[in-house]
Amino acid sequence: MCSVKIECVLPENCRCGESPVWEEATNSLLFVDIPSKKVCRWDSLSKQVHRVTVDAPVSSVALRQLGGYVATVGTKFCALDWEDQSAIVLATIDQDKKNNRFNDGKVDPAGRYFAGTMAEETAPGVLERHQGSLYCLFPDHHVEKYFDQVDISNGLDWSLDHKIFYYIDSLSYSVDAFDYDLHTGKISNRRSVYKLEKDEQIPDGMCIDAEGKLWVACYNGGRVIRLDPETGKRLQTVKLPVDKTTSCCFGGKDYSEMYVTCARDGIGPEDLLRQPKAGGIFKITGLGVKGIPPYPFVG
Ligand SMILES: O=C(O)[C@H](O)[C@@H](O)[C@H](O)[C@H](O)CO
Ligand SMILES: [Zn+2]
Repeated sequence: MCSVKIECVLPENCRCGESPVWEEATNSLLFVDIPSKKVCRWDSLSKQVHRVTVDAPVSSVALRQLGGYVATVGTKFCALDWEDQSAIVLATIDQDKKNNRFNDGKVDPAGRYFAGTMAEETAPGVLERHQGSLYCLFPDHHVEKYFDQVDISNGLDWSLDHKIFYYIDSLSYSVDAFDYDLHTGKISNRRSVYKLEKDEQIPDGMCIDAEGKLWVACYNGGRVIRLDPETGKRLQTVKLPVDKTTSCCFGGKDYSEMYVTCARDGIGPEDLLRQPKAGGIFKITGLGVKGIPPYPFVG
């Protein structure tokens, strides 16, 4: 048995931390704070954080093969230049839905950037239903819409053989799978692979490990859970000292550590005394399983 250790490595007080991504080249963790409109990069060696502020809520960030990053900012797919702190718009979506913004996003194994939208919340979990869609930004910068009627677009990752796309619409309390065609980026045959139990609360961000099992951050559940998508069984629960765990990724040496983001917004003053590290970045070690490197956007 390995002993699991949980540590807050950065007391960032994120209002809504999300989209953790490990950048091996700089030994850094990238993440966003959505309502603060910030993309952050924490250097795990120097422990320094660099923050770039953009002009709208930023909901996901990903590596870019050309250098710099790509991010979903408001209703735009953008390219981020870290040195001059500029954001260039690559594509705009949901132009008919003024109250929408992007939410979680991730790059597929062929270098396409998948990201979904949602209506802006008036409070955590409170929003106009069915306003979101799932989109994909292709390397040539054209965008395709895959489906609509989404409440809170989240999750997302791909199976190790690239034949399955895993996805979460948070308010469905389900982790879903689609058949995936890596050559075209097309998805089909949606089904549920896991339904959350009541105390697991709301499924949010997700990542796959090197054994093909899924890790899901449970918003309000204060935990990450490890699922076997083939049997539909939960294999492990790791509880954190904060309730609003939002997303997770593997990083560190050989991707042997897990990083977890969380939110501070929506926690009352009394609860904050119980979870003073809410909004921090957490590192979990001793899981005994590794992750895989993130895919860069190739456009
Ligand atoms: O980051 C997200 O996925 C949403 O933007 C957040 O607002 C929360 O996770 C949501 O409130 C959970 O219900
Ligand atoms: Zn999320």
